[in-house]
Amino acid sequence: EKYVFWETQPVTQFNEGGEIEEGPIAAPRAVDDVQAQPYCLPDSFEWCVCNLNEDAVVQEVYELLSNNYVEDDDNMFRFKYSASFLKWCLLCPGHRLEWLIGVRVKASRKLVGFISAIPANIRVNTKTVAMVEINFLCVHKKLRAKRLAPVLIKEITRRVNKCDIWQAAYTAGVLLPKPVATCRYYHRSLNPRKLIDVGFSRLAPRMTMARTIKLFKLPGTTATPGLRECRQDDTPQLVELLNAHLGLYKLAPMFTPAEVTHWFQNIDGVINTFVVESPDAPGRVTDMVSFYTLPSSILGHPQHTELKAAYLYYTIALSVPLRQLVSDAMVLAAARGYDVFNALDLMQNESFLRDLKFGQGDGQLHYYLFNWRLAGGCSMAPQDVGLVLM
Ligand SMILES: CCCCCCCCCCCCCC(=O)CSCCNC(=O)CCNC(=O)[C@H](O)C(C)(C)COP(=O)(O)OP(=O)(O)OC[C@H]1O[C@@H](n2cnc3c(N)ncnc32)[C@H](O)[C@@H]1OP(=O)(O)O
Ligand SMILES: CCOC(=O)c1cnc2ccc(OC)cc2c1SCCC#N
Repeated sequence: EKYVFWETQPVTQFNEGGEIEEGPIAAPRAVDDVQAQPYCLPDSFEWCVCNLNEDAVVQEVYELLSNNYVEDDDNMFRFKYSASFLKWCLLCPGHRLEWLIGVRVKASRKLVGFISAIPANIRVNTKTVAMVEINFLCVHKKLRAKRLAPVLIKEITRRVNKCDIWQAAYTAGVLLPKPVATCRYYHRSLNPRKLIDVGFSRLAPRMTMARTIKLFKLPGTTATPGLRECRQDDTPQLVELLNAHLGLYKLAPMFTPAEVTHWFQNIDGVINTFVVESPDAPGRVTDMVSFYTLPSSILGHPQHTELKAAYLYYTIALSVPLRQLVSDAMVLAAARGYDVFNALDLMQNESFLRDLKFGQGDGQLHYYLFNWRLAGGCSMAPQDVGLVLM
């Protein structure tokens, strides 16, 4: 029996025809109709709020995820979000601590489960909806296949509904009812020797290691005049540029100034944002490129333990080609010792992937909306997606 839990949820099911009307799937409910009691956990477990303002708690969430979060299909890597990254990502403008939900073992207090929600205004085609973005769903490896995930999902839904929010956006590598879009990962080697050592990449036929290193070598300096680190006082221009640019896509966030300041700052090893302030027009920001840092544990390798990966975030290319902006971001990442630069094939990323020597990954990233039906029940193409979740 497939999707026993997901068939009970207000999500588009695989077997349903294409409803014409775009919008909520479940009948509207009042906050007071949402059950006040938390969902029941099995006896030996209890709910907790993970207050990431407390470093000890950040450490517990960091350790749970570092040891139990997402691995690739070949178990070569496991995501290893840093403690600083988790604080940046989850203590964002409008965050609610009660949306940072943990499950602990009553006896030992050990953190064995987690799920998070952060607020976001998401436009779907012509409608902007107050939603949450769900992320970091994790159950300890020793507690898998006990149907804990549906309980975590129902509990975060209850707490979000209690705040009069009825929609969510989330991504996953696994297929669930029912993707609104499916993107692919692309990888650009910055340190080919390491990627070959760990077995992710292989020497191409008739290519030596020396020749391969030369092939992926990047310039030592960036090419775009006026490229500089983003500053907080760039926020007003960035809000305009971002919201205008994201209007090109069918699924995209609407950023407030506070959100732009937060999401497009510089915290080394977490988030890096660069803008182009053209020398001909001092003070005017014309372009932007950003990437976030998400290391991974390299599983079971004698010599390498960690992969330093950069992930392309949002870009705005108005005065220079997107390819040049992304190339400069990779130059900066390579200079800072990153092993690989990753990008999804959403927005206009398809335009530079080949030229900049990205290779297609074998992973897919499905985009989902909770309690929102697309017109005609159809999905959108990757280039229609303007939403990047961490
Ligand atoms: C209005 C507000 C709404 C808010 C909520 C919106 C919805 C948010 C939804 C969440 C979005 C998260 C986004 C996100 O965090 C980014 S995707 C990353 C998810 N996390 C991981 O993959 C970490 C490693 N894996 C685990 O920790 C466990 O395997 C998890 C916890 C994934 C499942 O634990 P388990 O011990 O392996 O399994 P059971 O407890 O026995 O449960 C089995 C049921 O869980 C369904 N399942 C499996 N993986 C799923 C996934 N990634 N999303 C949703 N559902 C998932 C599965 O289809 C089955 O249901 P079915 O019987 O119907 O098939
Ligand atoms: C070298 C290219 O692969 C990755 O960067 C990487 C790293 N860690 C992971 C951990 C879990 C994982 O589970 C799907 C995948 C990876 C991947 S490939 C997909 C992410 C991207 N880009």
